[in-house]
Order: sequence, then C-alpha cells, then structure tokens
Amino acid sequence: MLLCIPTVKLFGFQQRRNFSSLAKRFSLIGKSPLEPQTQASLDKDFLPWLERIAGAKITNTLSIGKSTYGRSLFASKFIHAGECMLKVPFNAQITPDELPPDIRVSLTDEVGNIGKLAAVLLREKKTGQKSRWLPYISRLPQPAEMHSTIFWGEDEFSMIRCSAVHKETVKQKAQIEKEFSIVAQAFKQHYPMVIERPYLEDFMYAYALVGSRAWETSKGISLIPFADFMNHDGLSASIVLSDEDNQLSEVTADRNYSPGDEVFIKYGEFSNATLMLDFGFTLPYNIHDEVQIQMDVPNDDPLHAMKLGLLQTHHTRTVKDINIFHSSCDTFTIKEVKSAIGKGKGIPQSLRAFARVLCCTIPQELNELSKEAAQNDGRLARLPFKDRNKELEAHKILLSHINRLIEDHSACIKEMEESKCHFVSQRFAVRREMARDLLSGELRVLRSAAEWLNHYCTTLFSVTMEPVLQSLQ
Ligand SMILES: C[S@@+](CC[C@H](N)C(=O)[O-])C[C@H]1O[C@@H](n2cnc3c(N)ncnc32)[C@H](O)[C@@H]1O
Repeated sequence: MLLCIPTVKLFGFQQRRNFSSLAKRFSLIGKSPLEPQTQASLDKDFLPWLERIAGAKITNTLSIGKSTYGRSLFASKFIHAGECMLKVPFNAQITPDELPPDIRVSLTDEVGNIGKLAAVLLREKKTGQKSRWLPYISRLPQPAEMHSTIFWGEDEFSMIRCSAVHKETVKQKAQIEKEFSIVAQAFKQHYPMVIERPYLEDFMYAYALVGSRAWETSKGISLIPFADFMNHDGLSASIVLSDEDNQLSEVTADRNYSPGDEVFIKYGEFSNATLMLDFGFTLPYNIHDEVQIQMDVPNDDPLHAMKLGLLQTHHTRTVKDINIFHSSCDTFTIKEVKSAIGKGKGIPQSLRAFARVLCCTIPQELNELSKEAAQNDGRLARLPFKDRNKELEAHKILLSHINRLIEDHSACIKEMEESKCHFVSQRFAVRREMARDLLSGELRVLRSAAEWLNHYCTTLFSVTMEPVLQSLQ
C-alpha cells in the first residue's frame, strides 16, 4: 500500500487532541526515546543539505527529532492551523527516473513502482559514500527497527495465523522475490563491476522502506525526504499534497502547534492489517479495522460448477480497490457493523448474495437468481429470498462461518496471553503487541457482524414462526 498524494488542496480542520493513546504504543516495551534536542543536533546538517539540493527553503517551523516512533518532525515555533509547514520541491525527491535508462528498460512491467524505487535505493546504498542521497539514506530506519510482517520469524508469524494478513504476507514475500530476481539480473548485466551483488535481504529492506514511506505521485512514486519523517495519526486531517503548478509537495497544519509538539499527518484510512504489513505498526484501537474473509463453494456441492460460473459472471468491482488484499468473487471485506438492529449498512450485500447462491439446491433456483439479476441492476442475489426459511438458511451459513472465525481469533489471542512471559526480546514484544492489536480489532469486527446476523436471523425466525404460532392458538 502506498501513500496517496492528492493534487487537490482539500483538507479539514480539527481541534487539538491529546495523543496519549498513540504515545502509549511502544513506550510499553521500554524503548527510551532520544530527546528531540539530541536528535536535532544529530540531524542539524540535514535540512541545509536538502535545501541546497532543492534550491529553496523547505520549512521555517519544523525540525527533526526522535519520538517513540523513530525520527519525527516537531514544531520549532508556534504553528497556526492552515499554515503551510513544509514545501519539498520535486527536484529534491527520489523517483524511479533516477535509474539509468538501460536498467529501467530491463526492469519491465513485472517490477512494480515500489520495486523500481527499491532498486534506486539499493543502488544508492551500494554506491556508499559517493551517493548523492547519502545524508538521506543514512537517516532511514535500520532493518532492526522495521516490523512489517514480511520480516517476522516463524514463532512471531504464527501468532497471526488466523488473520488474512498471514496469507497476504506470504504472497507479498513471493512477489518481492520475483521482482528481486529481475532487479538482480539487471544489476548484473548493467553494473557487472561497479556494484557489489545485491542480496534478497537488501532488496526486501529497500522494498519495505519504499512501501512504508513513498507517495504515489505524477512520477508514479516518490520518496519525499523530510516530509517522510512525519508519523501517522489516524485522526489528523493533514496530508501531503502535490502542487503540480509549482512542482512541489507540501503539508499544511490542521491545528495549532506549540514549539516542541510532534507534528503528525494521516497516511490514509488504513486498517491494522494494512498498517502492519505495509508500515510495520498498528494502532491499539483502529476505527478502520476490517476482516478479510474467504468463502468456498464446497467441492462436493452437486451444483459446484454452475454456482462458480454464475458467481464469476456476476463478479464486478464497483469501488476502486484501495485494499492491499485483492478482490475476487469469494473474498469479502467486512467492517465493524455499528448497529445490530438493522440501522446502518450491516454486513456486505455481496457476502449475503454469496450465501444465497450457496444454499440453492436445484439448478432452477440458480436460474431464477440469474433471471432476477437481469431484471434488476444486474447484480446477483441482492434481494432476500421470498422463501423466508431459505433466507434464514443462507444467513445461518454466514453466522456459522463468522462464529468459527471468532473462535479461531479468540483461541489465538488466548494462546498469546497464556504464553506471555516477560523474558522476550524487545522485537518480539513489539510484534506480539502488534499481533494483539490486529487480532483484537478483527475480533471486534467479527463480533459486530455476528451480532447483526443473529439479530437478522432471530427476526426472520420469528416472522417464519408467526403463522405456526397463530395456528396453535
Ligand atoms: C513515513 S515513516 C515516518 C518516519 C519514521 N518514524 C522514521 O524514523 O523515518 C513511517 C514509519 O514510521 C513509523 N510510524 C509512523 N507512524 C507511527 C505510529 N503512529 N505508530 C508507530 N509507528 C509509526 C513506522 O515505522 C512507519 O513505517
């Protein structure tokens, strides 16, 4: 997942908040942050260097410091809401265009934007002291400070085995390996002597750096030095904006800041699953949490082929897929259902439709669903079955699937709590905390969906039973 950079200047303002819940994170694990002043003196040459490259002033109000989340930007003066805090010209940003044309040609379309920019970083790292980006590259987090699940060891990884992040991490690692083989081949061909052979671990590290701190821009993707020292607060309304006319990226304050305050931006509306895989951190309570669930048409279903065919024919993505997780006709994203009593959105219509298809037992029922879709908006099984027992059966299938996921998540959390011992490495403690944030958020979402389904099934059941009860009176 990349950070998106809008070109429209649109942002809201909000009141100053207190960051105690965010600050709690990682302070639990005994990491003592460097005082901002100490860090500022270590980084005092950075801005003058970047401003020389940019040929322009980048900020008058911010300085680099260190917080519990690594390098950060702090207000060095009073900043008022609406004030522009920093401007980084495009010529001081790093893009895949830095790759020599012959390498760019060799990288083909099989290497995505992240992989291409990771190749730039890798080359600059290998260039060492001669790299023009050395002051920036030497300030990027070290591998030991990065916690994306792509770096997790087996014992850490098994903590999240019940979450879709597990499978997505495996997929992402395979993709990185594939892109690495193309990048390594291109380096071998074009820099046979100049650059030392890259290793997969180096590329994975560069890939994770890019994935956690690059923005999508008109150049495809860009690292924006200095702006990328800002940490994430999901409640901030400040984002990095692109001003194409003036060829720069800028950030405007969404609130007032006093000198010494850490300045945050919002990376996006990301669930803990995305934050964990792509950015290597989680939030203790994340309102954007969601759960990826996969449903199958059983292989022994006599209508297996017909159902799959119908589901595939009718599968369309109506919204742009902003998720790391890919969409297919049997994979659904559920978000927290705010109200179990029928208000609000409930669980996704597409999931309910899948369950209706699942519980059809004769071809005629499937044909009727197809006909109904053609007569309406083309989407399959979006209307409740007229037969209430069938509608109840479909939703009970979902309820039992979600209840199973609740059991799996609860078991993983319990296991984690029971195995909690104080003598673990700091790295393991951070990752266990992340696993707990992820699983407890997913559990909250699953429970809300189960509650909604329970309410729907109870209502359906009572309506179904009404005539029976009346006949008994
Ligand atoms: C764009 S960089 C921000 C600067 C970074 N702290 C550094 O040292 O360079 C994104 C990284 O900062 C850290 N980070 C940002 N916001 C965070 C938060 N709210 N909680 C924990 N870590 C955070 C994560 O390691 C993330 O991958």
